[in-house]
Amino acid sequence: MATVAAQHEAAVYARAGGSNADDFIAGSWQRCLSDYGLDPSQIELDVVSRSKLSEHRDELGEVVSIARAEMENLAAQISGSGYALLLTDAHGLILYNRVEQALRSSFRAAGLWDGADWSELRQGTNGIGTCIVEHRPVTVHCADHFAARHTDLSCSAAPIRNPQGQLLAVLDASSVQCEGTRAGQTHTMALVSMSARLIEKCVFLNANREHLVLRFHSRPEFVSLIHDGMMAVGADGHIVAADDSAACQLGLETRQSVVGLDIAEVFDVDADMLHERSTDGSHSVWPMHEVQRGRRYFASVRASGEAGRRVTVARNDDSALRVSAARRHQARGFADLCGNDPRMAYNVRCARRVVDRQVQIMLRGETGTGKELFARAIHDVSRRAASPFVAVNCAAIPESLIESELFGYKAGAFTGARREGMRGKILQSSGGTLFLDEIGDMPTELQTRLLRVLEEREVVPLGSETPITVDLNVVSATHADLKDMVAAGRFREDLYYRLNGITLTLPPVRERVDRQALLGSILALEHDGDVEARVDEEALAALTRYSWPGNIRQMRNVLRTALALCEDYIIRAADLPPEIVEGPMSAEASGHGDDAAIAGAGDTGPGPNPLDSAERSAILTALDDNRWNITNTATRLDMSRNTLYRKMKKHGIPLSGRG
Ligand SMILES: Nc1ncnc2c1ncn2[C@@H]1O[C@H](COP(=O)(O)OP(=O)(O)OP(=O)(O)O)[C@@H](O)[C@H]1O
Repeated sequence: MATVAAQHEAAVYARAGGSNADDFIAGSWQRCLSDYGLDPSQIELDVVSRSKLSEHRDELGEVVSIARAEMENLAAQISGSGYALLLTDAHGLILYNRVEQALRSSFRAAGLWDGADWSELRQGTNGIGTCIVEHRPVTVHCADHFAARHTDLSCSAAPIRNPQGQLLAVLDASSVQCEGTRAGQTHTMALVSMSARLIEKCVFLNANREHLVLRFHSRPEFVSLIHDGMMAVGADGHIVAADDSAACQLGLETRQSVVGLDIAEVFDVDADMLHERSTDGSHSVWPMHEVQRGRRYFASVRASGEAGRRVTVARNDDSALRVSAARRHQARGFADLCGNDPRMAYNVRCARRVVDRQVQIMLRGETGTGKELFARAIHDVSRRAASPFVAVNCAAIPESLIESELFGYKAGAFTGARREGMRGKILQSSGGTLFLDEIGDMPTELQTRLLRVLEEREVVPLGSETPITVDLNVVSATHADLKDMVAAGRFREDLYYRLNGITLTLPPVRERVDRQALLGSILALEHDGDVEARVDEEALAALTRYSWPGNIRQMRNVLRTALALCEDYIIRAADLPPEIVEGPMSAEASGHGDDAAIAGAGDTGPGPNPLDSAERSAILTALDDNRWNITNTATRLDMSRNTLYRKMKKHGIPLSGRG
């Protein structure tokens, strides 16, 4: 064994010395020797703790669940071949393995196991680590490995990239028995690369669920398959992201070269046409032409907000609400936020229309109605999505610190200041979105400074005299009536109008008609198990009729506790606090409209009066369609204004949905 290791070592030194650009293995050995100072006979395994491992998994979020699903498919194709499938993060840390039961101990002994660090820096030349450095699919076969201890392995790895082309993760197929030649691994490499591309496609679609996604290919039968080009297009027609296949189809060097262009500059289509196609329900493929050279392509378009929602909420015989396994994901984007509540749908529509048009959005709503999440969704659909979203809660920071938090300070600006100074939140958000929560709590003198920054687009950190240019976009939020505060002289009128291009009012949960969808969305956020989670009929009835004074935040806390308490991931009434099971019904749920009406005709049994529910829904939809104009809504519903007012009162609908 010692001789084999010594021979390997000698081979490493010889080949590394003569490395040329075509020999990526020699190039990697050279790095191992000169850059990382590694010794081929002294490589140790490096494994992180379980808690660190779960932090790394959390960082990749839904990419892990998408990849796991695809790894199951791939495992079925290569079963019995002796290969393990591994998913690592962008640094080479193994997050998840898919190994046949009988082979588990040999893979574990080889270090191909969850938590092990396979970066080139730690393990020398290897499939995973070298794929990360090369940023392309590679096979590292047997004696290609730098470390003598790894020369029994054969690894084929391919990168998984995000919609901007940056490395997110690596998919690898490894064997612990060295057989055949590197060329013999071509088949494995092809399968791994194909799976990595499929995962990238899903990641792209999910990351762009708020945008239209145009898929195209020069052959109609290839549209919506693995080799088609994908472009995400914002509501205003600008290209937000493109994948490598799109660049390749168009003969471009990089995918980034089309990002930011209007889709009409690339193809003979425009945003309106795409919207129309995306909603005509036919999902058809149609011809279009590239503008510059007139080349013909075939395309289809996916509507924004469609697909990508992997959480399924469904009624069935034995359970009222179910959330499929291992689908925890952060609620992001409008599709996750609004269910089918007409006032939320109105808010989403308005936000989509004004985003990127320099209209400042002010969100109103009781505490816990989801204002921050809504602000984040606005950011995520905007052209600023790739830049930071920075949230500042003016009520949570002591008054004396708001100024330095927001505007930053120069080194040594005041006693206790950090030596290196601090970039304030305004500068941190430059190019992205600054979310000012509880703006009503901002001290008056800072209101004046903020107004100046908004007007002049420059910020002067504390202790400095040099203004710094900022690209500022503010979304603000308040639970207070700022108009009253303006009238009382506690909020500057000019700042109020500067921030309030449009006010969107988020309804409290007790007035929302999509409570069941909301419960499903929260459950999906909170549930992290490998099995399906369910809420039974009785618990669901209690959860939907409760008046939720603490809104979504309270709902989330109750479900989190219930999930921890319940048996077999089934939430029953006994898992809920008594005030929810026995508590007073909300006005809506006590017979004036509720999700049950939306849940479908199959929904029988005790519950709200379906006629009342239908009437309330019809009124809300008509109000929404008529922008809450009472005269037009009454005309549309063929009733007098007085009758409409009376019915709105009866159903607990406020006079203005817009605040
Ligand atoms: N549609 C949703 N689905 C799941 N969870 C949600 C949804 N909307 C909000 N939440 C959750 O509810 C909680 C409260 O939301 P958020 O902080 O956005 O509310 P807020 O109105 O900004 O509250 P506050 O006024 O107290 O700052 C958060 O934990 C958030 O993740």
